[in-house]
Amino acid sequence: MNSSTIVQTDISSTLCKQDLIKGSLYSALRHSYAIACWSNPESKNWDILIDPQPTLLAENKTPYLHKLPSGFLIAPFKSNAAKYFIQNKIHIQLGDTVNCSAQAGHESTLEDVLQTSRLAKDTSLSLADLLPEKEFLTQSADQDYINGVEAAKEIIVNSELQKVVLARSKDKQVNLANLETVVLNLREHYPLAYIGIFFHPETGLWISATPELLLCTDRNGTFKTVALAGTQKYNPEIPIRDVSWTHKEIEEQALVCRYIINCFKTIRLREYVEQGPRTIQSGSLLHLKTEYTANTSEVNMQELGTTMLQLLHPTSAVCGMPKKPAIDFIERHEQFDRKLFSGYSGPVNMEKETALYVTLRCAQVHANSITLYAGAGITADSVPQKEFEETNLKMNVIGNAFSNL
Ligand SMILES: C=C(O[C@H]1C=CC=C(C(=O)O)[C@@H]1O)C(=O)O
Repeated sequence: MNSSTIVQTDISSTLCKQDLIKGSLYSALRHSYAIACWSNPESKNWDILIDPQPTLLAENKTPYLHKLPSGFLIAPFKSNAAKYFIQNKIHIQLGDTVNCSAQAGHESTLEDVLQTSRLAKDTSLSLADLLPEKEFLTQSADQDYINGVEAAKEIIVNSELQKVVLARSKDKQVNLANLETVVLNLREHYPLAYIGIFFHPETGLWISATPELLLCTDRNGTFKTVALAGTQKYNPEIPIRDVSWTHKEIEEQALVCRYIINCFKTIRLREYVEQGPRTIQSGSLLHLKTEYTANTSEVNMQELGTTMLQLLHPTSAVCGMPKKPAIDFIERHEQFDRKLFSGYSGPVNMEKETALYVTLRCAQVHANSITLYAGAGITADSVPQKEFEETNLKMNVIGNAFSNL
């Protein structure tokens, strides 16, 4: 980080993860600063970025990843909607040691975060006081979703549409008193997921425990994306290698693979490695996953991340195939705005690495409630009631994290 001042190194003896997560969120929300706090898959470490003046990126353009400074990107489902960038102005790393840095001019903001974190155990510091209440609107009936699945199946049988991901949302009353514990428990229960909690004055506060990587590029120039789809409940009595999948689920995931391969074809990228599909576990759910990797130096495509971001989002795992009729169906049949759900978010150019995840298994957090979101891939073979139950299982990831404290 250029022109940064290392303000404090190894302060873990005085402040623990819980206090720093709560203190950072409280301090950022109190001042309407943007904040992102995340933990990568298979990691116990957390990173926190705070930016008092986050950048609004151009609405109709795909973010140019290579030109962005280091920070955290938030994009909604709608490709032409505003995207937000939280620059690395304050950085707190919660690992075996706790290190903090602030860019010149932001030292007092970091001081406020640390001071607030020291007070975090004080129960009067309530995040709920800093968030708006959400009015409880009449919730859409379960039957509305089932009718939507029936409508999708009919169109799939009678048109070029092969698959559409139909989503629903649901409000749930929660107590925010221990939000930092919710976040840390998600880390424990979903070791392979990316866990993120982020706030921007324009988007509000969101939490996600997603199993789906949209794309990443590492410091060695390796590009990676995945095709993740197909869902079933994990049964601890069946070893993962013995899990079987129905024709519908195999086809649903294969459509995501085909979508990614078509993106590679569009840019004439032939030298990629495909691994899978294999079954992966994400807490109480199982999915089918295929991984695609390419070496950007060998294929001489240093900007592959940006190019693929433009082509991939929204993938067939959250939208459908072909893309245009799937988007049209979603716009006509979903009775709510997806906002950040099934958009993407994640660190950009942090120590020369970028990792954007699809914002799934997520909720918007309000003062006393959360709005949960989930979708399911509908094909000609879908059973409407089963798809509805699948959205419930997906919503339970975040919903139960708040209930099971
Ligand atoms: C759309 C969601 O999941 C996607 C990712 C994995 C499996 C999916 C499925 O089986 O439908 C979805 O494509 C969601 O979690 O809301």
